Amino acid sequence: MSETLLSVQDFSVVYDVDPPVEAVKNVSLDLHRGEILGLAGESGCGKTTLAYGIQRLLKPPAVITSGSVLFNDASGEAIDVNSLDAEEMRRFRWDKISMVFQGAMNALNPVVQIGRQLEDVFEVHRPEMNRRQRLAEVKELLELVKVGEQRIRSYPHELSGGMRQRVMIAMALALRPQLMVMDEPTTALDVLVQREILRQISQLRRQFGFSVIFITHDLPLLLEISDRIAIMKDGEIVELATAERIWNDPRDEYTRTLLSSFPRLTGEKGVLVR
Ligand SMILES: Nc1ncnc2c1ncn2[C@@H]1O[C@H](COP(=O)(O)OP(=O)(O)OP(=O)(O)O)[C@@H](O)[C@H]1O
Repeated sequence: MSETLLSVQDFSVVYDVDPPVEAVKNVSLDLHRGEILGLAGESGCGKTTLAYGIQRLLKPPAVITSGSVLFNDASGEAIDVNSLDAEEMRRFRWDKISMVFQGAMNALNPVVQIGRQLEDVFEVHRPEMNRRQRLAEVKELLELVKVGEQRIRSYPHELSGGMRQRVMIAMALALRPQLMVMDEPTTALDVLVQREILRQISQLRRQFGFSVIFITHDLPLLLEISDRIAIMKDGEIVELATAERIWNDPRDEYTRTLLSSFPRLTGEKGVLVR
């Protein structure tokens, strides 16, 4: 099995507005199987556009102007993401890649029990499963993300923000994807809850072997959770290295500027959750 899960080559995205915005410029990167890759950079540098673009989730006026995305499936098949038709792409997105959006916890349906919402994922994407199998999976998922199966009949408003975000992570985990893309998944939560959830994500990816692309402008947080970090500036990746290297020996001028803009990095480094 290839050690590279996802290979992005020369990827560019332009927002076709007046004047056009070159949001992502000739980005190339390899994502290793099982790694957490942090994508850092200040607001507007193109993180979200890149992450959405490689899953072809962008809508007009966004135009992908160059690049290829190759997904080395666990089955051994190499999937050229650009060649998938709409239906294949829909399936690919659920089966191989899942996404946790910023503020996703507010995307839960307020009038449907969380267990039911998780069950729906299996009903739609695993129609061969019967009710008993679905319920067993849902309970296991709720245990895995430490919500607890006893909450299966809870409504979203009965849970804290952190718990709701864990439910969203359970949903993203449901079909056992090989890649999870997380866009500021914990930004709205308080620091302790955030840390607990990060610890959990790190542990789950060890258990299941999926890779994570973790997007945030919070570089200190990325230093704690990521194996490698890509620093983006104005649509380009200016530096990509292990978290240790970025922290101890940043080579790019902009990386140094970014590091120095976080006062909490100038003191003691937090406990690594990896
Ligand atoms: N629909 C759009 N139309 C025009 N320009 C856009 C559109 N969406 C994003 N952009 C521009 O593309 C650039 C990259 O935006 P993007 O949202 O990818 O950055 P980001 O790093 O994810 O920022 P943030 O951390 O604030 O989410 C920015 O200059 C932004 O203004």
